[in-house]
Amino acid sequence: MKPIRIALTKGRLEKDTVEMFERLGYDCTAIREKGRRLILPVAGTNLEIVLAKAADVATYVDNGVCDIGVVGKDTIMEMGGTFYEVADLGFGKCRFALALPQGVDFYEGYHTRRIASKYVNVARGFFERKNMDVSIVKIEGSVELAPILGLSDAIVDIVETGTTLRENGLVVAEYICDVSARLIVNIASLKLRKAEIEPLIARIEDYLAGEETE
Ligand SMILES: Nc1ncnc2c1ncn2[C@@H]1O[C@H](COP(=O)(O)OP(=O)(O)OP(=O)(O)O)[C@@H](O)[C@H]1O
Ligand SMILES: O=P(O)(O)OC[C@H]1O[C@H](OP(=O)(O)OP(=O)(O)O)[C@H](O)[C@@H]1O
Repeated sequence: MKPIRIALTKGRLEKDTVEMFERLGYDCTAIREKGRRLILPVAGTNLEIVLAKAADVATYVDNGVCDIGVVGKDTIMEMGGTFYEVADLGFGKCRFALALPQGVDFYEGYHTRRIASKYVNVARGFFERKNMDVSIVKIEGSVELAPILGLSDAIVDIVETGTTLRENGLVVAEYICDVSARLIVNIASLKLRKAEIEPLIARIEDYLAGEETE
């Protein structure tokens, strides 16, 4: 029988995701000792872990080459995609915010604001809801640089501790929404492999409910 493929986001979410699967009772030795391997078995199960970048996790689950994924709500909001979002996993917590140099009033004056972001769709949606015409410029990382260097008036980015903003002279003008890791499931997989996937989701939900009452 074809394994159930679970795509995990490499990087910041990886440690918490592996810890969650270990607490669920899965043997994650292969993932912990992965070296440069990107597809790892979970011993004693029919599960296979795929390690991918956030946006690719969403793409693989959307296309059905992975059945399940763990990915940030930020990526889901930015990329869209057609899959079920079945659980908030409670880790990878941060927020989307509009931020700008300290002492600047974002709303003063009438010029079209320039916004830098890695999340151009999230930024566009935020300003559309405000009926504000802005110009958005895509930046790939260290977005905080853009207003400092004079490329933009403000940024839309993830804020967790606020350290990156603070150490670069920026402040939050407005929080946009909360972000955390989500469990996503391919629509066809949930239908076709219901007997295998539903118990796994139930196990994760029980674990999350237990965590809440701890
Ligand atoms: N500061 C943060 N605090 C908490 N969660 C974060 C933070 N930054 C990112 N995340 C979450 O972790 C996910 C993965 O982020 P990570 O920085 O590892 O990869 P990335 O955003 O693809 O960037 P990179 O190009 O550096 O790999 C993000 O999509 C988001 O959900
Ligand atoms: O509020 P903080 O705790 O400081 O975290 C926020 C920072 O974390 C993320 O960056 P990341 O480290 O992923 O690097 P990037 O800017 O290259 O995406 C985000 O883009 C912020 O820069």
